[in-house]
Amino acid sequence: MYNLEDMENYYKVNDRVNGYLVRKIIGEGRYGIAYLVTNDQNEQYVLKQIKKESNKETNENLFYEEKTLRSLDYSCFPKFISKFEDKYGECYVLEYIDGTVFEDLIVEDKHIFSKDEIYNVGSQLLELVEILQNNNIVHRDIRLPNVILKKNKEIALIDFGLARFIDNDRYLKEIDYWWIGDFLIFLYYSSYTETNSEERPWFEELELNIDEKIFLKRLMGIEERYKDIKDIKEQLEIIKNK
Ligand SMILES: Nc1ncnc2c1ncn2[C@@H]1O[C@H](COP(=O)(O)OP(=O)(O)OP(=O)(O)O)[C@@H](O)[C@H]1O
Repeated sequence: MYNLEDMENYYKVNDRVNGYLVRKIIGEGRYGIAYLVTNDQNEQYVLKQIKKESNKETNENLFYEEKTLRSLDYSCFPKFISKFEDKYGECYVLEYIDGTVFEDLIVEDKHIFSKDEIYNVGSQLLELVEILQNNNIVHRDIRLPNVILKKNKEIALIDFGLARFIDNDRYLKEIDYWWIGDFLIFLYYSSYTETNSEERPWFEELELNIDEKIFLKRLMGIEERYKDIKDIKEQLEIIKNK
């Protein structure tokens, strides 16, 4: 949290910042604050106001968020629009992606994902990760608050703070397969009701057919890991068509 001195550096609704009009605060991260803003054409953007005293790790994350997003030009990732200095520090402007994050779909809307919906989300996540891999990027944070369901039902991935360029020593592409598995398990849990107080692992609690169980276990690295994304996509197609 911020102390009172920092509070004075917040923007307020209706403030003008570098030609943008502040509409609302949409989040607070380690780096600072995110606002929804509009330009003169009433187009929406996300403005990230970076705390002055951010630490080394945060600075590294911001550096890679800018570098990776600037190298991508797809509707499923926010575009990095610009960066400027204001009187308090640095600000980043990103394309705003209109929709609902999966965390809100589950926690607020209490949406129960059907198997077909889960397969569809899985396919789309694989497509996004494939695009990232083709651009030599691993996201490393594919979680419910970082994936947006747009109105047209397409999904988009945000928050590239932990994204890095793939490097076989440190930043392996395979970690995103684990994240996809973890993400899908959360979607399966949306229809789960606890029947017994004894704790069991997800592969026993969830109603999964044998193919789904092996698929998720392989994504999670509990059984032999997939070699590449093509294998994963093929396996998901088999599950879908059964
Ligand atoms: N491009 C975007 N389009 C729409 N909403 C976004 C976009 N980027 C971020 N948001 C929303 O803004 C809020 C802040 O997001 P952001 O990723 O900047 O920080 P965070 O994830 O809360 O922080 P941290 O990265 O430190 O964990 C979140 O609610 C997120 O859903």
